Amino acid sequence: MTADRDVPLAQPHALRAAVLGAGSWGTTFAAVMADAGCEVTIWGRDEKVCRTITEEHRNERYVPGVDLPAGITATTDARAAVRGADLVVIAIPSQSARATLETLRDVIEPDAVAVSLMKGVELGTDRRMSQVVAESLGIGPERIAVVSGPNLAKEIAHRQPTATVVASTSEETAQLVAKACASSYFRPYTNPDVVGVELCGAVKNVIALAVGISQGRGLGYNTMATVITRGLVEITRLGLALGADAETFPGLAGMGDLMATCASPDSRNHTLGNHIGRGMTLEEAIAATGGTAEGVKSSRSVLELADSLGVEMPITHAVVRVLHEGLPVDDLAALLLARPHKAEGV
Ligand SMILES: NC(=O)C1=CN([C@@H]2O[C@H](COP(=O)(O)OP(=O)(O)OC[C@H]3O[C@@H](n4cnc5c(N)ncnc54)[C@H](O)[C@@H]3O)[C@@H](O)[C@H]2O)C=CC1
Ligand SMILES: O=C(CO)COP(=O)(O)O
Repeated sequence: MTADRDVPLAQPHALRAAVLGAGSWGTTFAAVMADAGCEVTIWGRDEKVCRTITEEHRNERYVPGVDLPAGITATTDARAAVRGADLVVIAIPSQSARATLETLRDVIEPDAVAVSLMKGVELGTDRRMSQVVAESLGIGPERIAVVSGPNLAKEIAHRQPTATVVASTSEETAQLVAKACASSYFRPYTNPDVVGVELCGAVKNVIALAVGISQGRGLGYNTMATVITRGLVEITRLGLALGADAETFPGLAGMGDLMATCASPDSRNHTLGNHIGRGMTLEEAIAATGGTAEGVKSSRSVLELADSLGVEMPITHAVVRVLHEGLPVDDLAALLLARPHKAEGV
């Protein structure tokens, strides 16, 4: 039995955390950890963003209208942020993780834990983010945790309640990270199934693109429910082929995140899909959406991973064809529905 486990609310801890990424989720998760009692330093690339986080406790560019906890500081010096940190939290776009982390390999503390907040699969290697973290920082899986769940940054920045999953092969590491982010509005559950939790986070973005495209085309709730439900089936199929635990998929990181991302107009993946459905080109849709819509690139790496394992992922395939191979959006539904008859199920 390895489904999401309950974690008691933590007492404040004086853990030191470095958060890599001053974007919407990095800044918001930094606030979550500060509210849970951690000392938090954010690394960002933009001098002005870092200065306003430290001096004005605001990040108007990525989390507008939110007062951040006063103790959070930010720096453009990633090595200084990581030195001495108990937790190194990574919240940058998946495709830039390897290059960024390789430069920090020699400064991460020998017993520090790395925490991936990223929801993507690396192009070219088809690696999950915890694998990229292990390879680029040169650390073992027992020092890595993944945080994934129905966690739209904008809602959490306003301290709206939600839950999440902290996955690690080490229960001790999962508990440490869970305690470092537990608060009255943010409820972590632990789960040893790193593969399943990570795949759920990456592939739900691709499914949200499909839902967005359908909605942009004017299709309704039956279509949305069909894409979400069959999307979960294909996520599960890929996960099981990679050795994930079947119980992860109906949990918070699976169905939970799929629902949040596919339903919310704040989701960048959903929004970008919607723009495509309304007739924008991919370049126009990326520009109109802003922020990181991981599913655009990860759709290709997820499909490659599935193909290498002989796993069928028709929705992911259709998204790749529309975004990257010029398939007209009007042909998407037909591509999905004109498949040969099969029984329902995984
Ligand atoms: N925003 C959200 O609600 C959530 C996001 N995530 C995941 O967190 C990760 C980060 O997403 P967001 O913070 O939302 O993105 P964002 O677009 O808001 O911010 C991205 C940050 O990464 C930096 N960045 C961009 N390119 C970079 C590069 N080449 N090298 C180093 N840094 C770079 C940017 O300067 C910015 O600080 C993604 O994997 C996303 O899927 C996960 C859960 C919730
Ligand atoms: O992962 C998320 C919610 O859990 C955020 O989704 P988007 O990246 O599509 O905004």
